[in-house]
Amino acid sequence: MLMTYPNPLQDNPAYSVVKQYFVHVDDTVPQKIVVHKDSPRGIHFRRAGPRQRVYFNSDEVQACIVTCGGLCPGLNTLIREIVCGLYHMYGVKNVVGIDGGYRGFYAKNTVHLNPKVVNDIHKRGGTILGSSRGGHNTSKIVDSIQDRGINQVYIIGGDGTQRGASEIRRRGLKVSIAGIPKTIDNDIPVIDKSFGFDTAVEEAQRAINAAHVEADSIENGIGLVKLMGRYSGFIAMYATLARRDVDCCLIPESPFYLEGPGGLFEYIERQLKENGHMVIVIAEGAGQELLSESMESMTLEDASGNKLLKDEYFSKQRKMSINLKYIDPTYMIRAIPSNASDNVYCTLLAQSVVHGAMAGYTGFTSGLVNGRQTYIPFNRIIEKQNKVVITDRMWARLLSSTNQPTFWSPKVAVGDKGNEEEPTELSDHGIWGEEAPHFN
Ligand SMILES: Nc1ncnc2c1ncn2[C@@H]1O[C@H](COP(=O)(O)OP(=O)(O)O)[C@@H](O)[C@H]1O
Ligand SMILES: O=P(O)(O)OC[C@H]1O[C@](O)(COP(=O)(O)O)[C@@H](O)[C@@H]1O
Ligand SMILES: [Mg+2]
Repeated sequence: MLMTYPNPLQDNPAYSVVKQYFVHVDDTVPQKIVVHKDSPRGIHFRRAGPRQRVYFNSDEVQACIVTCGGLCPGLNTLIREIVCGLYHMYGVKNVVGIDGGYRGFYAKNTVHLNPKVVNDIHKRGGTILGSSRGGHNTSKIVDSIQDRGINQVYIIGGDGTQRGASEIRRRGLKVSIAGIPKTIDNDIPVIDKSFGFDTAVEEAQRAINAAHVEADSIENGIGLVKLMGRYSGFIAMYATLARRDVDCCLIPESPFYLEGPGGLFEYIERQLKENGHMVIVIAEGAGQELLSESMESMTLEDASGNKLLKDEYFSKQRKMSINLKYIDPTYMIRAIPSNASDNVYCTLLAQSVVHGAMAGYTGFTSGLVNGRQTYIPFNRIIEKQNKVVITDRMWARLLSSTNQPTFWSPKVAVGDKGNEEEPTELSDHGIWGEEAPHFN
């Protein structure tokens, strides 16, 4: 039997006011909240939160934090809140940052982190630890974790990062490997939404506003805004829904075509004739197939959108001149600090992940499911990508708000609806050691 300790939070004056502060180890949160009364209750996740007994003696914790993949508003808030959570809730003083993503484990020195060092970082965009894409060497990371005596690893990153985390975890270290899912595109499954997404949608409003002002001030003005979303169009969809003055939103999930009846060009022509201007929001992955058809060879160029709106089509074929104002705010959006709501969200994510690691769990990410903080096993996060379902009500709301054509026949998409039932099951992440306290 491994040693456990009373949770030091029980003596913390700030939290002593809470009537039932500790979460029961068997509390779960259902993935599906709306179910038919006779159907199975589906997958459940462990509810996140402080446990009555913890696995680590605070003095023995040696924690590290790493940020990987593309930037996202909120990374610094998470770093701050993990450090402060460990320090103030559990009295953990040994926390280091890994410099420059996964490769920093073996290619760079670590950075010492304490509440003083991270005090103001949530007001800045980016990540104070730096990040990286591209491959890494798992064995070298595992060696580095062991050499440094690290026993808690906090990994903040997207699908690629969590796949890497899952590999590190499979090496069987006696270490808590805990993830926080990061994606500005909101394309990680299971969770309600990802941190930074709200901030991105809010910041996108400024670009759409500029596109509208520009388009409205000139004859046949088209304001075209490119937003992030290589495979999932959530930012474009929510930014469009929020603005109410976008005439067309194009996302990767919804195929469209340019010429002919019901096509994009016909819609643009009609809008310009009726209103004199229009605003289009395009997610960067939208219309990829059109680009590759129209180019001699497939290239990795961005779908910047203005290629699709070649002036010649309107001037030569339709005898109409258009004024295209193209705005690409993508990196400006990604580089800002998180807004108020994302800051609070990041705080909860960070505290949840700290409670989970202290309780001895491993191989999990913290995440919001149906409004509750949960622990989700890595495999649930990495097995698929979250996408806008164009047969759902949200996309219908968007179509109704922009009045754009659907560009597809309903028959094509009906088959998309996944309706498979999952039996009632507790979806559990791995355990820290064979004898971890909650699984005896
Ligand atoms: N399939 C994978 N398996 C293991 N590790 C991966 C995988 N994909 C990416 N990684 C690691 O995760 C890091 C970040 O991944 P990347 O895909 O660039 O960003 P994100 O985590 O935002 O998806 C990479 O630098 C790489 O070391
Ligand atoms: O230029 P980079 O760093 O490759 O990042 C751009 C890409 O990152 C993404 O935002 C996806 O990153 P996330 O992991 O945050 O979802 C894409 O939509 C975008 O094309
Ligand atoms: Mg990715």
